[in-house]
Amino acid sequence: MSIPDAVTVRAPGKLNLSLGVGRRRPDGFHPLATVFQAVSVYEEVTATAADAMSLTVEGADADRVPTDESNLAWRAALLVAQDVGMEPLVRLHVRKRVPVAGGMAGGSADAAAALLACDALWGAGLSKDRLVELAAELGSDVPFVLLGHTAVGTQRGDLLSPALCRGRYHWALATRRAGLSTADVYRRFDELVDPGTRDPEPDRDLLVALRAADLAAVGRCLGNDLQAAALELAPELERTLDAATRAGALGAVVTGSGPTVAALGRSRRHATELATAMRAAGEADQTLTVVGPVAGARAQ
Ligand SMILES: C[C@@](CO)(OP(=O)(O)O)[C@H](O)COP(=O)(O)OP(=O)(O)OC[C@H]1O[C@@H](n2ccc(N)nc2=O)[C@H](O)[C@@H]1O
Ligand SMILES: Nc1ncnc2c1ncn2[C@@H]1O[C@H](COP(=O)(O)OP(=O)(O)O)[C@@H](O)[C@H]1O
Repeated sequence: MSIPDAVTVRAPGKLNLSLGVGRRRPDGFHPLATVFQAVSVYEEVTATAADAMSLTVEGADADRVPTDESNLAWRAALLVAQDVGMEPLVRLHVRKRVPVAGGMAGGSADAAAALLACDALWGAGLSKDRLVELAAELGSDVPFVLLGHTAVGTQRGDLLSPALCRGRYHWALATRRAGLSTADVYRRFDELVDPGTRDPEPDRDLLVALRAADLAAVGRCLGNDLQAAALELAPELERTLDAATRAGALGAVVTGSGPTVAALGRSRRHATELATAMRAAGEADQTLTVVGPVAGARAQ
C-alpha cells in the first residue's frame, strides 16, 4: 500500500442534547451522562510530510487558537508518533469552522482529525480501539467526535455507546465570540449546584424520543446541568434562549459549557427563522443552521 504525501480529515462539531453532571471526583473531573449529537459544521485538518513539526490555523477565530504544542491537533500528532515510535515530521494545517471555546468541541474535532490524518500519513494502521484510547487521553470530548452520529457518553463523557436516532434534526445555533472556559463553568457548577452523590443517568425519555423521531418530544427533553453556571457567567444568553422560545423553537438549550445556544426547528426553514430571531435579540455574534446527526471524523 502506498503512503500519501498529504492527508485531509474532516471532523464535526457536537451538541449535547442533554447533559447530566454529578459531583466533582477527586481527579477534578465530573461524572457525566450526556447525549451527544454530531452536527454539520466541520473542522478540517491537513497533515503533510515535512522535515519538522509545524502548525498553522485558518478561519475567522484563528487568532484565538494556539499554534504551538498546546494545540490539541499538535498534541494528537505527537501522541500518534510516540505510539508508533516515529519522529513527528508533519506540517498540520487546521481550517476552523466550529466556534472557538463555544461548547461545540472544535478543538476536540481538530484532535480527532489530526489523529486520523497522522495515522494515515505515517501508514501506522492503528486499530479503531487504539485510536479511541489515544482520543480519550487528549480530552473527554475527543472520542465522540471520532465516532460521530448520536451517542450516550458516561464517565468523563469519554465512554460511549451509540444511540439509535431516527430523523433529521435542524438546529439554529447562536454563537458568541467571547467563549466560556470549560474549567470555569464546571467550577461555577460546583459552587452553585449540589448534585448529590449518585452518578447522573442518561435521559431515557430523550433516547425514546430520538428512536421514534419525535421532534417535539426531543425538543422538550433538551437540558443541561451546566446551563445555570453558564448563564451566571454570561447572563445575556437568557435573551437568546427567550428569542428562540418566542419564535416557536421545539426546545432551546446552551450546549456543553456554552456559550453557544442551540434551538431545534420543526424543519430546515423553521431553523432559519429561529436563527433570524436569535440574531435579532442582539446578543449573538453569529448564527448558523446545521443538521444532525452526521458521521464522525473521516478522511476526505
Ligand atoms: C462540557 C463538555 C460537555 O461535552 O463539553 P465542552 O463545553 O467543552 O464542548 C465536556 O465535558 C468537556 O470536555 P473537554 O472540553 O474535552 O474537556 P477536557 O479537556 O477533558 O477537560 C477540561 C476541563 O473540564 C473539566 N471537566 C471536563 C470533563 C468532565 N467530565 N468533568 C470536568 O470537570 C475539568 O476541569 C477539565 O480540566
Ligand atoms: N485546535 C484547537 N482549536 C481550538 N481551541 C484549541 C485548540 N487547541 C487548544 N485549544 C484551546 O482550547 C480552548 C477551548 O477549545 P474548544 O474546543 O474550541 O471549545 P470547547 O471546549 O468549549 O468545546 C480554546 O480556548 C483554546 O485556547
